[in-house]
Amino acid sequence: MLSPYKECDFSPMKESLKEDMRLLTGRIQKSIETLDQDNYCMLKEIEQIKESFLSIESRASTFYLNCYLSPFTDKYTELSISVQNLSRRRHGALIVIERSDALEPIIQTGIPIGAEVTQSLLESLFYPGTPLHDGAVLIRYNQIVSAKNILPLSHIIQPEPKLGTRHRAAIGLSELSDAIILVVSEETGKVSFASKGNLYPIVPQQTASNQMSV
Ligand SMILES: Nc1ncnc2c1ncn2[C@@H]1O[C@H](COP(=O)(O)OP(=O)(O)OP(=O)(O)O)[C@@H](O)[C@H]1O
Repeated sequence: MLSPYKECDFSPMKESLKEDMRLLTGRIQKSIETLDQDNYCMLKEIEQIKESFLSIESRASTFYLNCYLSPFTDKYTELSISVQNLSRRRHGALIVIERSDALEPIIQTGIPIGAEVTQSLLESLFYPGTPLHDGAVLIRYNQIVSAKNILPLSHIIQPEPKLGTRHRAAIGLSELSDAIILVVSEETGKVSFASKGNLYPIVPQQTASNQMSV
């Protein structure tokens, strides 16, 4: 397998983020200057600044995730649409994408599946109450290898908010391997991914293609 870092050229995205951050800095500076004006209400401005931050975060996380995954699977689109749908329905999910490190020695293997990754199969596997919905789905290249896998939990104490076991399992596997683990929270619908012991939010953005994006 190729290294994802060789595949991705981060510089155009970084340039574009720098430009957006400069614009945002200018905007915040202007807001500070107008703050002392009588009768000036900043609420609208704060809302717009928050939206700009979210847009920057959203674009960056989509870019990184795509870079990390695309050398190892052609199914980024299927994965992204599935997690958005699971998120909207508040169906909890844990999806492991294997990269260079073999995962079977690290995880407790569940039920073999051996089918091509499709949006409908992924969403069905996490349908609440169905026999395979608990645990993690393992994806290798373009195949769903297995479901109901048990991942090692992270024992590192995370700063608040306290994380439940689904999120700790995602972080735990990412501490021991180079896998990328997508998590959909059943409680909040929030989507995140774990990589190298960190959990990163994926901020949804309404796009025409309905793809996962920051
Ligand atoms: N070690 C593990 N390996 C794989 N899946 C796990 C593991 N631990 C928990 N899970 C999954 O997470 C579910 C429980 O999630 P829990 O509510 O404890 O965590 P959470 O991080 O708060 O997630 P959510 O935000 O979805 O509620 C279990 O039913 C199971 O499907």
